[in-house]
Amino acid sequence: MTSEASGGKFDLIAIGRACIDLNATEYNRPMEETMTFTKYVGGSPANIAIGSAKLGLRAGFVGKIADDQHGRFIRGYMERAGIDVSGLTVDTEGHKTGLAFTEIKSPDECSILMYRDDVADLYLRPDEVDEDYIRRAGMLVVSGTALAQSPSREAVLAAVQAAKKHGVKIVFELDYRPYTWKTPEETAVYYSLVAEQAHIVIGTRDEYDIMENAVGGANEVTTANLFKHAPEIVVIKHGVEGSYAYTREGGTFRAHAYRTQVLKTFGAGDSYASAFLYALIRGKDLETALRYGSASASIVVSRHSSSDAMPAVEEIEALIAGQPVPHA
Ligand SMILES: Nc1ncnc2c1ncn2[C@@H]1O[C@H](COP(=O)(O)OP(=O)(O)O)[C@@H](O)[C@H]1O
Ligand SMILES: O=C(O)C[C@@H](O)[C@H](O)C(=O)COP(=O)(O)O
Repeated sequence: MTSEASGGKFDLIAIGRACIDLNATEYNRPMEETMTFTKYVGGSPANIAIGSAKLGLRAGFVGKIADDQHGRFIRGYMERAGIDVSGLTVDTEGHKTGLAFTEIKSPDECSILMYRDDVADLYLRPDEVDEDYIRRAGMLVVSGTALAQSPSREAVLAAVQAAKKHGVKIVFELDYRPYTWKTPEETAVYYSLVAEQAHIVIGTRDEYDIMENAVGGANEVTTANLFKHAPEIVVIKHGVEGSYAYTREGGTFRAHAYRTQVLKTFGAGDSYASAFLYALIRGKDLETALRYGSASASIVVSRHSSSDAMPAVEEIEALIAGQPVPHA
């Protein structure tokens, strides 16, 4: 029985897009010459929900999918992954599923070609977010991209309000994608608005620069500003250089990246978030949680997808045990 059917609680509920990734099956080749792709469920918050469910968390999802074959594929995959999909709404206005074609030019030269015009996920409305559903979560994981357009923007803000009302911890994954946003100023306004209400904020250094509408920002300045508001933990990722977690009490923790055979660069952020949150939910300390995130990311960058590739707990723990001195 799902948590929904039993009326149970969720460890986390993610809100935002559930889409399709089409990952090049020909490696080290430019998109112009790539002829074959493999289909996976994609979209940062969907990937985080999938990664969390694979680690054994009780995960739910709130979003809108297209009323077509892709939408049904997404629902079926998420159900089989053990995610409660009762918060998924089906679009009735002919909007399409977002597509992401990925190019794997070399292990460190990857790009994503997005098809996101009029996508169903950005049409999620506030009245389609059920306060009673959100209140059953320990954490609400918000994707920044879902703030890019109305009515999805208002739907997310409604979910944030519901979470605050019921004492649900808000996790804000900045998940910045340049398309869909109109201006840097608008992005900065909405990113700051939600970051200031969140308990945990996770992003790359570049994404915090977007939030601040600045270039070359410093972690100390970012955290000092955020800690004037609701955040208790701020995670700032620096790619292969590793990542930092800062606490409101003044703690600073660092994790290095784990050595791996990199196949592609994307998928790191979503696997990092799911394993980091898993560790926190299981009561591990912040330093350990950073290691779980980093280990999970290093596993996913060595594999083909961002969703199906999410590791099991045993794989993460084996990597941490096997590489006590990570690189960088
Ligand atoms: N090439 C790599 N090898 C091993 N781990 C990596 C690599 N790139 C990123 N990671 C891990 O994934 C984490 C998130 O990566 P990052 O690139 O900062 O995020 P995003 O995918 O959101 O842009 C890093 O902190 C690091 O632990
Ligand atoms: O988020 C998307 O819409 C695309 C993802 O599914 C894709 O796999 C990806 O870009 C993951 O990126 P990450 O931020 O490096 O985890």
